[in-house]
Amino acid sequence: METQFVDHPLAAALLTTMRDARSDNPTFRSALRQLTQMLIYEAIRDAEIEIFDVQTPVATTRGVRLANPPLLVPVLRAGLGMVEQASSLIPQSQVGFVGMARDEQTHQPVPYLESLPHDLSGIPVYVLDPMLATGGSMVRTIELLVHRGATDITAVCVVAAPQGVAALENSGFPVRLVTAAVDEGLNEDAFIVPGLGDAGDRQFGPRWI
Ligand SMILES: O=P(O)(O)OC[C@H]1O[C@H](OP(=O)(O)OP(=O)(O)O)[C@H](O)[C@@H]1O
Ligand SMILES: O=c1cc[nH]c(=O)[nH]1
Ligand SMILES: [Mg+2]
Repeated sequence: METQFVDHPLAAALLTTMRDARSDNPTFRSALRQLTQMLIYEAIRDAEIEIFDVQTPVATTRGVRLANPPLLVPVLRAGLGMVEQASSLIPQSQVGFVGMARDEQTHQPVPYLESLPHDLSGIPVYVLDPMLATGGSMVRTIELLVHRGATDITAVCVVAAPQGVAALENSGFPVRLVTAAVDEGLNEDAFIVPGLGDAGDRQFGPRWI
């Protein structure tokens, strides 16, 4: 599986703000929004383009647009903090939603929302979720997408654990990963170490289900 690191001093500084336990909810959300811009910018670098003529005030020249605008899929809740920036960078994109809550005892993902187009064949899909820990939530989300015909899937994350990267690799699904960091591992609660804590809680407060 292809893994692309966004290795840039500005991305590292934003990730540091997100890791810092002293960052409050608005500070965390703002750093996530800005970092998402960098992740998406890199993730879309090799996207297919279409050439067309554009008329400047002076002459006709070569214009460029995305040949195949993607579907963005934030994984609720934490991925919600990434979707606004991603869709403003790619205004032609559409958005689908998946809701997934990890059971705190078993660490297994529990899907609670699936709002996606029926047919995803031929559509590049960008799954937005800041955390790839055990990988269970991402693999489950990708299963839903593949079931609808998706064959070109990019997982866009902020922090990944090696276990999550391995789970994506071993899934055999057509996915590549774009991330700002791969951390040391997981603790006994399956939290990423050093990580940044619970990315949903750090944006929105405690989860109620
Ligand atoms: O790789 P995994 O071990 O599956 O863990 C990662 C998942 O955990 C977090 O969501 P969480 O279940 O905490 O829900 P939330 O976004 O509502 O807080 C995170 O946003 C991922 O979806
Ligand atoms: O470290 C982790 C692991 C799962 N979910 C999170 O939000 N953080
Ligand atoms: Mg959470």
